[in-house]
Amino acid sequence: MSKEKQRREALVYHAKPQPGKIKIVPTKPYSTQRDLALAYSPGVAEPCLEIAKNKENVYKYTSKGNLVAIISNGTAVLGLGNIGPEASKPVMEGKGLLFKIFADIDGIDIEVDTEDVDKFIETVKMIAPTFGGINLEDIKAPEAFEIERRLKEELDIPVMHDDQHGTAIISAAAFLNALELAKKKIEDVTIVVSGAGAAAVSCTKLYKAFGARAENIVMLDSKGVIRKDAENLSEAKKEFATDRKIDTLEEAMVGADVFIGLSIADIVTPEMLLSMADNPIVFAMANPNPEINYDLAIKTRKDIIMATGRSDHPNQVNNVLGFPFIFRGALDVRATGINEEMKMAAVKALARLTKQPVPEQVNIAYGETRLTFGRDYIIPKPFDQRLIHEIPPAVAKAAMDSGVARAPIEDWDKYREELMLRSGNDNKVVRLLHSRARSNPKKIVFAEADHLDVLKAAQIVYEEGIAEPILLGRKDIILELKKELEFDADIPIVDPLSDEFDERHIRYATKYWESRKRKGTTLYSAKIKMRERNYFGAMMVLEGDADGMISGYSRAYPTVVKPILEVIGRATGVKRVATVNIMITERGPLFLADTSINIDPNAEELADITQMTANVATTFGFDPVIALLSYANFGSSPHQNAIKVREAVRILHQSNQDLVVDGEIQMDFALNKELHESKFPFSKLAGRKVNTLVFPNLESANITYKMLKELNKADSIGPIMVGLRKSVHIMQLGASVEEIVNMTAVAVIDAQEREKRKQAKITK
Ligand SMILES: NC(=O)C1=CN([C@@H]2O[C@H](COP(=O)(O)OP(=O)(O)OC[C@H]3O[C@@H](n4cnc5c(N)ncnc54)[C@H](OP(=O)(O)O)[C@@H]3O)[C@@H](O)[C@H]2O)C=CC1
Ligand SMILES: CC(=O)C(=O)O
Ligand SMILES: [Mg+2]
Repeated sequence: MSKEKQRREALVYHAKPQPGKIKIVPTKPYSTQRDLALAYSPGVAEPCLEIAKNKENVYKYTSKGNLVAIISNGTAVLGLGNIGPEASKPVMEGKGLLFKIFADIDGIDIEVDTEDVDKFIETVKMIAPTFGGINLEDIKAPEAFEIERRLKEELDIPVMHDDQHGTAIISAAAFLNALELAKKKIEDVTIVVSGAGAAAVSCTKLYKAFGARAENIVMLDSKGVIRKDAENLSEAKKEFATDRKIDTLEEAMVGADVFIGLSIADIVTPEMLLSMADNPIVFAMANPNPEINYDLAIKTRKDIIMATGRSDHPNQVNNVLGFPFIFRGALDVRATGINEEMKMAAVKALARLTKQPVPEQVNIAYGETRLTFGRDYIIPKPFDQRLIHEIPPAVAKAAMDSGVARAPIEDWDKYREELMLRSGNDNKVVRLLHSRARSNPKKIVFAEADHLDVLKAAQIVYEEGIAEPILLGRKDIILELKKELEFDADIPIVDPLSDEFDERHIRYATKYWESRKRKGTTLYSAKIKMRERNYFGAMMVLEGDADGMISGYSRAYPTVVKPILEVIGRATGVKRVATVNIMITERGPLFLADTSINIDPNAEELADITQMTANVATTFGFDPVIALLSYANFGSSPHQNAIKVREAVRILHQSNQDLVVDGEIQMDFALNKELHESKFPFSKLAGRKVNTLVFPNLESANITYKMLKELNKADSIGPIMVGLRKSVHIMQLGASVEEIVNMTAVAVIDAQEREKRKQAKITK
């Protein structure tokens, strides 16, 4: 994507549909007069009085314990410099978003309009009673050092300047791992640090704590190498001033083992890299642009171990890996501060985690086949679910061991389980879906490309590398809409009504007629049919001119299903097709079936649908835990509808003993783990979190998914068609651009899976 396009996209992202990235949502009921009397006057007086009696009760009755202030004065915003408090707000809101999605912490951004250290400290102290923790952000050095030191001394809640310690923790973990790969010892390596600000000083101090030697370090600020013979050095810079009689970065880099960049973009040249020692470790962490471009660095030195602060390259060394999890651990034991022991514990936990086998979901999320500890993987990825499981407990334990925890954890298993639940509601399925599609994009026909939303979706998938679209529809309209969308990429356009495609028309019509000539189709009617987009598009897929197709945006579902079934038909050995919807809910993703095709399946059909749904869940990286739903529980009703579901479960238990499936079961027992376990301890689902729901008939499935979608505002992916001979998927009438994009990713993944199976057969 061009820089200009990226700029525009970033601005639209922040402006629409409502300005900003954060909003506040109530956590208590508020619909009745009774609710309001509790939420506000008179009921609210009771917790006020309890807190007045004992301040600690504020943690019991308010959101303080999970609320972190992200405070900046805008004096060192990323590597953009002193751009002021208002201009820092998008970054602070961004940190709030990351606190929420990674660690379920409510982060509120506060921008303070002062560069005066005393006034800043006073302001933070005065608002501190509101918060469980204070994350100081993007405040320039040397003021940042004094601000943090004094606030830590004067407040009894965790205070951390993230640019100092978050960065130090993450980079130290990556550094220790990189040294291991380079087979070098921290005591021996020579280190060049570009930058002498908040981040650089704190990182270098931590490396010293891990054994780096002062005489091996050269630090530079905006004026060049910081030398002992310089005048007016700040205390922080004095600690790292060198005896060496050198002045420039170029001189410092000769023979160096390590470069740490926490300064500004593009100050390191390929020549400087070439002058470094063997297996150089280069962490160019300035944001948004590193001290040297990643690709240039990799091209320059094959033996480099390279990291940046950016998410678009391997080895993202960015404090996003730290602050959500460090604060989570500190808040959960109500620590009075974040001390050295807690930081060290976080470093070790991060370094250790990198060397553990990487879960498949992380590979899928990043479009990798097999991430393993090595030059391109020296630090975990931010979307690694294990971070929330591993880092906060390590931090919490260190807080307890070092005596700063006011609410020690007693049951670690329960704590870990709570941590897992905290990460359940983000939209990782969508992420998985897109990354997986991007790993091997396929040619997808957009059968209704002459509709603005469909074309917009095609543009997004093209630009994001999710698919190679083929635009099917009226050519003149598509060209006009493309202009409107500034979609100038050269993409194939196929107009079934145009003469250009006569050869294909005849070929497709003949093929279609051959397969249906004994079912009343004439060659003439076949030719007429090929002028219809769904017949033509489906034939493109059948004939291998495309890998998949999506349609259904502008017509009712049954009208689109008919041609698809006629042309594509069922896969070999499959008795019926069905559809699955993935609902992104607060409790995590739920796979629902059959939402669109089989009106009243019998027991055997229900068993088939269940098995196909389980396969879909597995494809997306989830272990299916399946409830077969009914209005009754395990034999409680003699009615044939309940018996049908019971029989389907029996068939499944017999045919696939590894499948985690049970029923018949009511919805509340299926979704409520505790309820389920207490009443039906014998069930295969007892003690497990159900993620797949198979309904007894189409009505119940379809009504449920639409209700979830509308009332809960749950995002839905699907309906995903299963059982067809090719990757063809039909959206619901009027699907949104986002839904079309997701469906395209589904079609791509489906095509990838088919290709894999085909190749596996050939190699057999
Ligand atoms: N990847 C990550 O997780 C993180 C990255 N960072 C990045 O680190 C950088 C610094 O942030 P922070 O420490 O908070 O900011 P500060 O303002 O505290 O420090 C900036 C430092 O960079 C120095 N500097 C400026 N120009 C040059 C130059 N040409 N050569 C060498 N040093 C130079 C300044 O020198 P002087 O002292 O003379 O003014 C100062 O010491 C930013 O780019 C930021 O995005 C920060 C935190 C986390
Ligand atoms: C990542 C970060 O905090 C910074 O660049 O300032
Ligand atoms: Mg920062």
